[in-house]
Amino acid sequence: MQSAEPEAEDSFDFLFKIILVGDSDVGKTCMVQSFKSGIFIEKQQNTIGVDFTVRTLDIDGKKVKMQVWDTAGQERFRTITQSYYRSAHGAIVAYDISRRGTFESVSHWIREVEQYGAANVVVILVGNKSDLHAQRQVLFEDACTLAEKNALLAALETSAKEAQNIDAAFVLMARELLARNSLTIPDQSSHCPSQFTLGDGCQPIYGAAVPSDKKCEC
Ligand SMILES: Nc1nc2c(ncn2[C@@H]2O[C@H](COP(=O)(O)OP(=O)(O)OP(=O)(O)O)[C@@H](O)[C@H]2O)c(=O)[nH]1
Repeated sequence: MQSAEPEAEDSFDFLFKIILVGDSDVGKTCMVQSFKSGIFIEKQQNTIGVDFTVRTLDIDGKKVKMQVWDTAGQERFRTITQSYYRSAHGAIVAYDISRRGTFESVSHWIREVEQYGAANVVVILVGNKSDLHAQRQVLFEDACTLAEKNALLAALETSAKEAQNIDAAFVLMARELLARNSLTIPDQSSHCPSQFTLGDGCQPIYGAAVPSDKKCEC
């Protein structure tokens, strides 16, 4: 479990904190590993508390540092993980397309984000393990409906195993946060402060460019 803030690294224009939540074993840690290194590592242990990973993306010439907080899905860590919601600019709510129960938990996770997170946190719904075609228990259409009902930014399906759509999810999040941030901080050339705050009154921007046929433009 990581208790301290990650150390600053290199220069960047924007820093966004993203929290990854969802039931245990939906593949959150594998998604983060895939985002960080592009490889799939069969994980043996469940996450204890919270771990973080950092990767800097180049978005339209801007260095956007994504600080990703991977939370434990197990109930017994709930109190610890709740304390990490507040500072997150974005949240990825993940479920496993091959386990219906994990999708039924999504409403719970959205409520957690609403209750413990910042007012304007950007939320994306991600159905992981899209490679498990034969075991599918959740239709993508159902995920889109749920995302729309809850005014989420988007719904996507990913496979950490096949590195499918993982980067797309984070790039979509980065673009949205960048767009909102651009509305509130005119001078983007400055070093981004870690206390960046989302502007009030910004509307979700749907339909940002994502190289995938598995994105729902709600
Ligand atoms: N087929 C397939 N298996 C995956 C995928 N992503 C993760 N897994 C497997 O799912 C299991 C759980 O993955 P984790 O990343 O540990 O899940 P988690 O959500 O971080 O679990 P907690 O730490 O308990 O919250 C592991 O056996 C992974 O190998 C995927 O995209 N496809």
